[in-house]
Amino acid sequence: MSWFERNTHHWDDWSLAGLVAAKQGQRVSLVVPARNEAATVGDLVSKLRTSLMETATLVDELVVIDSDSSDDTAQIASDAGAAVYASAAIRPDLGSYPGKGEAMWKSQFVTTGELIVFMDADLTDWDTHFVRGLLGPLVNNPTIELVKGFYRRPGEHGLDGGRVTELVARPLLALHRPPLRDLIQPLAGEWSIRRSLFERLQVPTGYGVELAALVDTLDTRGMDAIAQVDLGRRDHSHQDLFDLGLMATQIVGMMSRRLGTGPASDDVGLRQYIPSEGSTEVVERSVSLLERPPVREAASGIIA
Ligand SMILES: O=c1ccn([C@@H]2O[C@H](COP(=O)(O)OP(=O)(O)O[C@H]3O[C@H](CO)[C@@H](O)[C@H](O)[C@H]3O)[C@@H](O)[C@H]2O)c(=O)[nH]1
Ligand SMILES: O=C(O)[C@H](O)COP(=O)(O)O
Repeated sequence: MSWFERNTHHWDDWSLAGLVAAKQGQRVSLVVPARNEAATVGDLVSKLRTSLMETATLVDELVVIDSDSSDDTAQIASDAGAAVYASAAIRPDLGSYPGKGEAMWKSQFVTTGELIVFMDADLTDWDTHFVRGLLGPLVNNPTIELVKGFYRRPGEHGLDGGRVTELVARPLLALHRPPLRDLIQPLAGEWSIRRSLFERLQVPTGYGVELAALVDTLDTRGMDAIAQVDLGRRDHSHQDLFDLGLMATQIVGMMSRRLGTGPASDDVGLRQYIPSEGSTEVVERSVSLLERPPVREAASGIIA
């Protein structure tokens, strides 16, 4: 049987009651990194809280890491019932950097679960069964250490990924880590991991975090430590192409470093061009490739 056949599941493979019973003795931390997600974070938190902490007891703590938001994300998430921490205020002795990966890395200092589930805060089409699906393999199979969600996108897209997935992530995996081509949505923000693994991983502070976790898990634990789960339908808010250029640069930079060909500097100058009347505007944007060390090392004093 191939990896794909052995390790690809559907969220409905596990009943909620069965999962709650099977996870006895293990704590689950649900972590939502959020930057300016006032429009969606309240609904997300309250639905997750009601169905997975109050009606059922699958999740032990629901934590929103506020990633330098300038809107009411933190207040709304807190009113909806999440424990909210400002990323910059967690372990200030370790410094603070912008980015989603930074928020996820910092979450390790304020959560207690042996099992950590990540979800994006900008979901517009989703359901609470995502968490059940992402926990199924971790709770029931001790060899699985990281579980990646995959989903269908509504509309014309179907099983394709987003723009960065199709044009950057899949080509990089085809070239440099072919076993990971079996992952249907390698950039999905919905995934879960054992703390015992996450605390051993180096974490890019930006959008390289998802692909780095997959690559480093493959390299250190092998493909059989990874599973993927069909979560059904999912949609999210979309960034414009110019901003996805920053994400793509961080992902390519993360992979280059793992190939030993990355730039020495953590800061890359991405140049983009905007046509304006009679001329072309040159926009130079600084993109950070900074990575945090494994939390096990950071906790013992070796910091980025
Ligand atoms: O500096 C940031 C930027 C984003 N986010 C949050 O991270 C999540 C996903 O960010 P988003 O900008 O919506 O990413 P996408 O464009 O949706 O990118 C996809 O691809 C990325 C790269 O793999 C993943 O990190 C995302 O989870 C995945 O949805 C959202 O909750 C954001 O609020 C932060 O916490 N801090
Ligand atoms: O996942 C991706 O590839 C990027 O987040 C872009 O997604 P989108 O094309 O759906 O906006």
